This record gives sequence, structure tokens and C-alpha cells, in this order.
Amino acid sequence: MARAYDPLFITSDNSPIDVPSPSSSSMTLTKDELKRIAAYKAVDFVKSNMVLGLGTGSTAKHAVDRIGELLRQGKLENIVGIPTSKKTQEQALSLNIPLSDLDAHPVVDLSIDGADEVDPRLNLVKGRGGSLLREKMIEGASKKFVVIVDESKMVKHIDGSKMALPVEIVPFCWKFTAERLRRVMEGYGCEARIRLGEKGEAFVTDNGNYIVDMYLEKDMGDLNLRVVSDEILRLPGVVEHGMFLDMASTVIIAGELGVKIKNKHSSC
Ligand SMILES: O=C(CO)[C@H](O)[C@H](O)COP(=O)(O)O
Repeated sequence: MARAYDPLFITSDNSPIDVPSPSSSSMTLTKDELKRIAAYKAVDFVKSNMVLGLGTGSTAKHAVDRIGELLRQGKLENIVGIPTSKKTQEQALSLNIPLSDLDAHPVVDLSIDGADEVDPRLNLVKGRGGSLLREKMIEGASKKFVVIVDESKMVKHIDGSKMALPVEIVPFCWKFTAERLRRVMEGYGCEARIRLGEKGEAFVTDNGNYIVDMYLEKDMGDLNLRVVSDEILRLPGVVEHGMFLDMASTVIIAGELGVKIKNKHSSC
């Protein structure tokens, strides 16, 4: 049975947050409302004069909206945003958030972004939105990387169980690269499928590349993720993959009973 959302069921940092009113009378929140709660909580980390990595996806969108709102209200000043995708760039421009890039601002104070899977060590799978390369560049250049998710994203192992493991590859001879990727993960019953766009054509990333989604039959929980990561990245034709290992500083998880904050190297 669904339980009422309790905004006072807070977390490792003990700070209550503004909780949006549930859209239904049952007092339970939709997944999108949970995403918004996590996003708003993350924006509490934003201070004036920061360079911010702006994430991509339905959860990060709420954070970008909130940053725009606080700027408009004069509660934040002198923010510079670095968008992780063209879509986020458009959203940020529409909110009058000043934008820059890593060439001009190679050190990012704080990035806020969603994820597709999060494991107990705060390793992530990202890339369902196809923006994994820019996300990894910008979030990897960040002093602090705050990940925002609803509780459905939490997994025991980042084994592609919620979705496939995405790998960005160059379009040149993509079938050859997809087959080599499949072989890397062969022992795990891997099927490597090119991601398709809305009209059935190959999906093209903001960087002009393709994405291969690696569907695994078996749990790869016993695998050394670093080894898998290195093997994938060693293949010529591969640009980047969606495993974000040891990158998140903090994960904010909004669930039916409240918000949890997990920090890197903390056991709570
Ligand atoms: O990695 C991403 C985009 O490349 C997204 O952050 C990830 O897919 C989560 O998206 P959403 O917040 O819509 O669930």
C-alpha cells in the first residue's frame, strides 16, 4: 500500500526541504514530483558566483528550472552554467542563465545531474538521454558532483539491469565496433544494439556520434568495473561509455518516505 510522503523523514544532513504538494489527493507523490524534490534539494548546494555543470534529463531539468528561478528572484547572482547537452543549453538560455564552456572555465564548482542507475558505492550508469560524453567531461571537471534520482534508480550493482549500458562510438564502421563491444561482454550474454531515433534511424549524439546499448543477460556484479571500463575504452572507435565510476560526491535520493542523502565515503 502506498504511504503518505513525510517531508520530515530527512536524511543524513537533517535539513528539511520544501516539498511540493502532491498532485493527487492520496498524498503520494508521482515519480516526477520525487525527481523535483531531489533536484530542489541539490540546488540548495548552489551559491552565488559558482560555475555550474547543468545536467541533462527529466530530473536535471527541474534543477535547471530552479536555478533559473532563483536567479530571476535575485536569490542567486553571478552564476555561470555549463550545459551538458544542446537541450539543456536551450533550456538554460530560455531561463536567462549565463552560459560558458570548459575552455573558458576548466574548473567547475558544482555539477548537478540525474542518473539511470546508482550503486551503493555511488557508481553510476548514465546516458539514456544520450549526453554521456559531455556529462562525463563536465562532471569529471567538477569539484563537487551531486546526483539526483528517485529511489527507483538505486541498484545493487550497476549491471545495466534498469537499462542497457550505453557506449558512444564513432559512426565509421559502427557494426564492426558494436561487434567488438559485444565480444568484450560476451561472457555476460551481451547483445549490442545500435540506439535508434524516433524515425528508426540511428540516434545521433550532440557530438555527431552513435550510441550502442549493451544489454546484458547476466548480472555483472562480480566484475571489476574498472577492468571492464578500460577494456571498452581501449577499443578503437569507442568514444566513451556510460559508467561513471567514483565520480559522484553526493547522491540525493527522493523516495516515497522522504529524501536520503548519501555522500561519498559515508556509510549512511
Ligand atoms: O544520463 C542522462 C542523460 O544522458 C540522464 O541524467 C539520465 O538518463 C537520467 O535521466 P532522467 O532524469 O530523465 O531519468
